[in-house]
Order: sequence, then C-alpha cells, then structure tokens
Amino acid sequence: MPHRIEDYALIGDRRTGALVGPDGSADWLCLPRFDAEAVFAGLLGDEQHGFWRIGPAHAVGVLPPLAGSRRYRGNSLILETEWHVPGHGTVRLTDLMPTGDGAPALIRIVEGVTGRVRMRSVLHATVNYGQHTATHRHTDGRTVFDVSNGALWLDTSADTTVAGSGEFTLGEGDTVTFALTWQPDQAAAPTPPDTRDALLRTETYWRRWAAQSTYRGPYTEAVTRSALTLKALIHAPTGAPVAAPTTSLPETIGGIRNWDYRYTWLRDAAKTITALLSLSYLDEARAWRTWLLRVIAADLENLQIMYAIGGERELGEAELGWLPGYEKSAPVRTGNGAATQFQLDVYGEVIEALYQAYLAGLEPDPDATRLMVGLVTQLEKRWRRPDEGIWEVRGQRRHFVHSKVMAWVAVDRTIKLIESGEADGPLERWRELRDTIHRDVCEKGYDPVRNTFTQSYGSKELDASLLLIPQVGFLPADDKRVIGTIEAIQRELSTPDGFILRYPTEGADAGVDGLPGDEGAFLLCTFWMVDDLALIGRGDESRQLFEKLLALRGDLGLLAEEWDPRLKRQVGNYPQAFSHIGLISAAQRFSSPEPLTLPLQRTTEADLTVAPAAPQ
Ligand SMILES: OC[C@H]1O[C@H](O[C@H]2O[C@H](CO)[C@@H](O)[C@H](O)[C@H]2O)[C@H](O)[C@@H](O)[C@@H]1O
Repeated sequence: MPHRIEDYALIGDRRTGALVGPDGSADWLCLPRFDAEAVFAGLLGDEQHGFWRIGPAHAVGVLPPLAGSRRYRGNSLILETEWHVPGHGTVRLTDLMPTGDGAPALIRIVEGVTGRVRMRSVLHATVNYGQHTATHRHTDGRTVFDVSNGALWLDTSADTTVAGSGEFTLGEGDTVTFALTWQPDQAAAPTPPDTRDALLRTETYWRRWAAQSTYRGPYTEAVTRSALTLKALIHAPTGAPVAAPTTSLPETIGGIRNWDYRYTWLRDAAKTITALLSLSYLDEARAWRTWLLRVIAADLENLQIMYAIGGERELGEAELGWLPGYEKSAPVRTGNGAATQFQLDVYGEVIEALYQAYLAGLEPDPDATRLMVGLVTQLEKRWRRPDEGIWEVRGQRRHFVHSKVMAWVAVDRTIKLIESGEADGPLERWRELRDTIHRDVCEKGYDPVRNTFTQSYGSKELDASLLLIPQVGFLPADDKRVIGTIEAIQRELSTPDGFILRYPTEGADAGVDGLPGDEGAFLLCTFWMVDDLALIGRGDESRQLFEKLLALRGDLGLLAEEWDPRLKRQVGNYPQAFSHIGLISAAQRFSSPEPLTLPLQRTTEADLTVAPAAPQ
C-alpha cells in the first residue's frame, strides 16, 4: 500500500502534519501534535494500520487509481489532487489542515470539474499507531471515533458514507466536503468546521507567510517550498521545530536504521532557524528563542541534545512490534535513545543561531545573551571530552573533529558578542580558549600525509561534516588543508552519481556508528558539498551538483533525509528539515538575497490571518 517516500505530499497546520499519497490516501497522521500517536499509520504497514483514501471508484485493476496531476495550491500547504477518469470526467480533491487556533482537523473537499464521476471514500482510523481499529459511534448525525487521547469527529456533506466510508457521485460543479476534527477526551462536541472559510484562511496564511521571504534568484520555487516545509515543521504553540514529521522511514529499505524524528533536536532546530533567518524570517527565531530559554536555561549542567516539542525530557526509545515497517523495514521505533547522548557540537549550533538572530536584527534579549555565556561556561569544562558527535553514533565516543570545530564556533561567536558590548564574559580567557581549541583541532584532527582533516582525532576515516570547516569560518576556503579535505571527501565519500555519504559504513558489520548496514547518500552533506565547491571557486561543478539534487525531489518538491543511489529513490524520514535547510543555504550561493534594510516593515502572525467572513 505505501508509495515511494518522495511521492507523498505533506499537509500541515503547524501543530502536526499528514502524508497523502497520489491515490488520495492519507497514510500518516498523528493528532493533535507531531509526536502524538498516529491514527493513520498505514505508511508503516498496510491498510489495517490506518488510512483515509478518497478517489475515483472506477478502479483500474485492483489498485486505486493514481492522480493525473497534483500540486500545492500556490505557496501553501494545501494539496490539490486531480483525476481524469476516461469516459466519465474530472474530479479534484483539495486537502488541508486549517492553520489557526481551532481544534486540529483534516479537511477534504471533493469537487466535480467535468462529467460525472463516482467517488469512494474509505476511512480506517486506528488507536496507537495501528494497534487496534478505533471504535465509532453516531451522535447527532456525526460519526465519532474513539482514540486513546481523545476523539475524532467526522462531518461530511456526502449522504452515502457511513463512518467516512462509502460512495457518492459528483457532477460538474458539485462539491462534497469532509472534516475530521480531533477533540480531547471528555470535551464538548466540536463545532463542525466551516470548510470554505478554513480553506480561505489557510491559503491566505501560507501565501502571506511565503511572500515575506527576501530570496530573489533563479531557485525561488525550490527555496519557497523548502521554507514552507520548514515552517510547517515548527510547532506553532511552542515555537519548537521538529526534525521531520515521521518516524522510522528507513535509511535503507528493509534495514534497521529507522528512527523517530518527531522531536526537537537543538542542532536541527538551530539550523532551521538559521536557514529561515537567511530569508529574513525573524518571528520563528523569536519563538524558538523563547522555547529555548524556557526549556534549557534553568539547567545547563544537564543539557540534553533533544527534547520533545513541549520541552519534555523523557524520550525513551521503544519498538512498536505490531507494525511491519515501511516496506518491511523493522523495527518501527518511537522515542529516541540519542536524547541522553553527549554531543558537543550543539553548543556551537545553538550559539550560532542566537548570534545570527542578533545580527539579523532580532531585538536583543539579556536572558539569551546570558544563556550564550552560560553555555560557553559549560563548554569550557567539557570540550576536551569525547562525544557521540553530530551523527549521534551508537558506537564508542570519540574526539570528533566536527564537534571540536563547533566548540570553537560557540566560543568565537560569544566572544564577538562580548566585543560588541552585548554580553559580559571573561574575554581574555575565552580568547585563549578559542585559540587552544583551534590548535588542538589543527594538530590532532588533521592528517598531513593525506592533507585532509579526519573524522576524529587520530582516525583514518573521513566525515562529510568536515565540509563545514570553511562555512563556519574555522579556516578560510583557500587554505590548502580545506581544499585537501574537500577533495578527499569527494574522492572517498561520493556515490558514483556524486552524492555524498556522511561517513563510511561497514556493510553487515558495525562501523564507527555502532550499527550494521549501509545507508544512502546524505542530502544535507551533498548540499554542503555544493556550498564548498562554490566557496573554492568551482562554481560550475557546484551548480551542476545543486541541480542534480533538485532533480531528486518528487513532484511536490520535498526531500527525505537520504537518497539511495542504487534504488534511485529517497529514503529516511520525510520531509526532513536538514535537507531543506541545505537546499536554502546552497541556493543562496547562486544569487544574493536582497540586503537586509532594518528595521523592516514586518508582517506579524496576526497579519497572516484573514478576518472572519462576515455573517450572512
Ligand atoms: O545515525 C544514527 C542516528 O541517526 C539519527 O540521527 C540523525 O538524525 C538527527 C535528526 O535529524 C540528526 O540530528 C543527526 O545528525 C542524524 O545523525 C537518530 O536520531 C539517532 O538516534 C541515531 O543514533
């Protein structure tokens, strides 16, 4: 039943998201927030694990017909799926999740465009990621499905569906609407959503948000879609970005590298915010900074590298044994064991994002500058320790070079803030610390014989995270050690198509990351290569690689975490913030965004919402 990963569309309301396939089937939906239990989990199994499909009843063979065309409605997260049924006519399905503060809902509007088309809706809601079928009851002409954390209320104008399943016929100009609304347990019945009003408001919200981007260049469509995707992955009530809206989409089809990404990594979140800042989005940085201060500032001694959206610390990893996994890639996991790891690089990523926000004109917050100083104070005590690094290895801790480089970034940016008078701290001591870290990396993390930095101190392996060395300003791009590293990574970590692996894996044996099995090319790392090639003056090569990356996107412009060069398909969680962050950054190598002229006339969240429709 599940489709190729890149054939799914994401629709979302900035609290959660659904994945909808080209047959009109919503195969993934967690309610009411990204990391809640899935009510549709067919993505990780089959129909018995939950889905909601709306499409023509005129099946071609045994499979439901795939759409003739699909698109997002302009710059929005509203999906339009169209079927042309030979001899019958054309129908359009519009899927959306309303933005705004109302109860989370999935709205599906079906319209007859030409002719007369028989349509079928099949809804199978489940409890706890497909473990059981949800029971349902009828109340005042509405169907209510009971799920573990509340109830789903189904409202439809179709008169021939029972509990969301049934057939109806659409002539030209006819419309049938469906709305599935989540409500917490015991709450009063939700007001049935006004689907037309929700469509108008939601479209306006996304369109106005997208229009604020200052990117001007040849890749506007791709950059805008990536920015919209990042925005959709930020949990609006808290400001916390998730790494992806899915769990356990495999890094290798049939493999065990299946992880839950529905959480807020300090690293991924900081990079999301930095990418949006580069397009002049400040509100997201402000909201994230508020989340960060609330969640981490009080206890820097016990900093975690990731939290749940609301700041919860417990992310215990569990396996859902009843789910077979996407194309039999088991186990399916929830939670993430990496939460308790020590990853030194996060100090650098968080401080860099706060520093970039300051440079972009976000009003300074003394608590945020105190946080930066507090983080460096902690880092001073810890930076000499081995860690699990950016890739969250499950093998032995090491002195990862990227981790130490990011420690340098943390100290460097905080020094700059102190020098500008925005923060207080032991300037001289930290200047020495910065030099000491720099020396340490250049002495222990560089192999002069091969003229390359290495994955960790004393290792022979390479690691694509070393591509960040010139980007963060640790060394200039024309330094021979930087050029040597880029060339070594191109030689040793490229797939035959020129895409970049994170690091070498060992097939059936556990490699550096402590896990058996291989994985695909890592899209973020390949975007880093685009950046580096541009930085070292190999512009044509850089652009070619960028365009090859763009060509990997599905018809809706979305990217998973990785690309399997043998199967020629996307793998890993989807859509993955990392990949879209990489795209936004790399695209800016080929054009300059409009210079920031501060203060900008800024659109606020309130401006993004249309006024309610006047009562009739
Ligand atoms: O490679 C093993 C690890 O894979 C996951 O980590 C990856 O995803 C994170 C979220 O995007 C990202 O921050 C990290 O850089 C990636 O390596 C997984 O979350 C880990 O549990 C696992 O050990």
